[in-house]
Amino acid sequence: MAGRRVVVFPTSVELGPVLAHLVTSRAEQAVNSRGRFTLGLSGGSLVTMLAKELLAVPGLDCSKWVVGFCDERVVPFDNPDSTYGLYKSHLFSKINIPDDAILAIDFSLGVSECAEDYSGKLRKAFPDDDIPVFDLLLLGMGPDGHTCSLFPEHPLLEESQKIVAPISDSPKPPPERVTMTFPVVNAARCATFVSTGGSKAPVLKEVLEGREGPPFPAARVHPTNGELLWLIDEPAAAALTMKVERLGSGAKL
Ligand SMILES: O=C1O[C@H](COP(=O)(O)O)[C@@H](O)[C@H](O)[C@H]1O
Repeated sequence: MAGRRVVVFPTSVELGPVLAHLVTSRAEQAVNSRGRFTLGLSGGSLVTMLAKELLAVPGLDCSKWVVGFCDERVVPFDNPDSTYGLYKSHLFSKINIPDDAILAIDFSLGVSECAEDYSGKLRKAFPDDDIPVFDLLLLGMGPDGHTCSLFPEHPLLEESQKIVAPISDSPKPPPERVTMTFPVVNAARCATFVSTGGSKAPVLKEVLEGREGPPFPAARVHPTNGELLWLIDEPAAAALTMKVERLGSGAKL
């Protein structure tokens, strides 16, 4: 594990451009060393922030990107809950990423088959890896401490064989989802959480500073050979007593 950085920005306004710079600089490094950039996206509040910030990057070139989803809701792409659907309208339709470089689920399948099918797509995209190694995973965390669709006290937290798992009892709607499992999350070269807003403050304290009892799912993200970054704003950081880095919009990570 290369260590954890917890970086606090005054608001999401300062955080946004730093996130965009992180993505584009990691993309450039990855393309220069391996010929492509593999990015895993989460849904929720990340979608609109990321889309807005990336679209503001002059000359953004996504022609060598391969994009997967850290988790996805098993609903049609035109359903407002579809993470792919949101990224398609806010981002993919506006950048030069080839359609076949977006590893989307097949929502027409049942949830178990959908997870197997998506797992197959990841394996095909990462033929040289026993466990797919993404250059960058962008993760969110819910106020209950979940990340991807890995929820507190759910048996999927212990999944060690599958790289993608189905879940049909998600406590957060919609109930049917597919999710990367911890083996994939913790194989990434860099896992970056983006967490903003005061609703995240109580759980963020327990995730970053520890708690009695089992760790929250978000606290179980520790890439084995990669970096772990937490990009948060002051409202989310309000309860922290640990030492953090405080940076502004011009920072480069
Ligand atoms: O349901 C989900 O929630 C998490 C957290 O979302 P947020 O809106 O609280 O930031 C998200 O990371 C995940 O991809 C999504 O499916």
